Amino acid sequence: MNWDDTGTDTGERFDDRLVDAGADGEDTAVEAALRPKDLDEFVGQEKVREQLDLVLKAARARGATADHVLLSGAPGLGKTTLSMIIAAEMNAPIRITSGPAIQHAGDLAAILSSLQEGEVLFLDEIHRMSRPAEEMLYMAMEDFRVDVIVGKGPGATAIPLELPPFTLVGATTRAGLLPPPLRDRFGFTGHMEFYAPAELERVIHRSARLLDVELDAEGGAEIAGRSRGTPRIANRLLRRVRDYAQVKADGRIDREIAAAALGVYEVDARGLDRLDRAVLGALLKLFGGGPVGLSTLAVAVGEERETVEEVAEPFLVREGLLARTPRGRVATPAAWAHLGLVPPQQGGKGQQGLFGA
Ligand SMILES: Nc1ncnc2c1ncn2[C@@H]1O[C@H](COP(=O)(O)OP(=O)(O)OP(=O)(O)O)[C@@H](O)[C@H]1O
Repeated sequence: MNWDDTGTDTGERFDDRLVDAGADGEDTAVEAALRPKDLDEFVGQEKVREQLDLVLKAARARGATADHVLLSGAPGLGKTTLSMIIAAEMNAPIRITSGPAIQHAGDLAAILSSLQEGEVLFLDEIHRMSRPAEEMLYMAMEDFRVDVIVGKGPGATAIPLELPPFTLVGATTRAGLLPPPLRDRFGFTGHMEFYAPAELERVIHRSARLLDVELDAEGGAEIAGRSRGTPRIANRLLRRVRDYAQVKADGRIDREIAAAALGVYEVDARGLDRLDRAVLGALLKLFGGGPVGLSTLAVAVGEERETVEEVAEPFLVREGLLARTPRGRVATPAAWAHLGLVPPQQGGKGQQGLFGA
């Protein structure tokens, strides 16, 4: 069971979300073309950029391999892009892999032993690596050496293998999940923040130029405001708006076209999509704004607990529309305003908002 804005069961699922910050197949192909190639082109993240610039310049001046770098932050904020920039700035090749792809220490040994001197190894979702691989990584990061275990049981022997110096760039959405011994082995940790609307506008205008799309300032602002602080979402919305502009108009994007296009895709002025609004709508209309338990809320929107908790809530909390309290989920005054409803304590109209529609 699913609900639309008016609390009606639509029977649809909420997959394939346009505002999902994770990559999909289409993203990865277009993203390659839209990726900034150096630190100057990389928009925003001033602090991380400035610090990283120093780390890389100093390493270059010493003729040394750059220190290991840990990048933390939500999906789609530019961790992969930054790792590629690190490699480019160090004039080094890059190898890209991810924690879930390395389940055995042997997988990691095979990658490490084939690295060239100075190569950048980008390990996405580093917090999802297996324990034995993680322990092998400690020694590799610190001493550029691994012990390869040959054989099994009492006859097993450890053969030390020297590695060329390399730079590990680890990326994680949850730096807090990394065991301290791993975290401590990074020489530099950069935390990526969500982007301000003005920064997203710069990302969008840059992408529009690369995609050869005519976009005016107001159109850019309209898309930026719905992009949830995330460049990946901004680029995806731009592409959908471009489709609309081509089919319904003359290809040019202004505020009106951007708003109409994103209306078609049900991404509202604040970047909420149908799932977000369904969660918020249920909380307001069925439970008077809460507090209500997560499980009850999930049943009300016909979704898994995890989907509500991990997919919808983080953005609603970040936007100040929903609060997680010990007594349950509670809507904020901004949530009532956003859905155009009146809180029940403010008079009779609220009851209409609560149980009507
Ligand atoms: N600072 C930036 N300036 C311009 N474009 C950016 C910036 N950061 C990210 N992008 C664009 O956003 C898209 C997603 O970036 P990227 O793949 O680096 O994110 P990510 O943090 O690695 O995501 P994930 O963790 O999901 O892999 C790319 O198309 C990239 O071009």
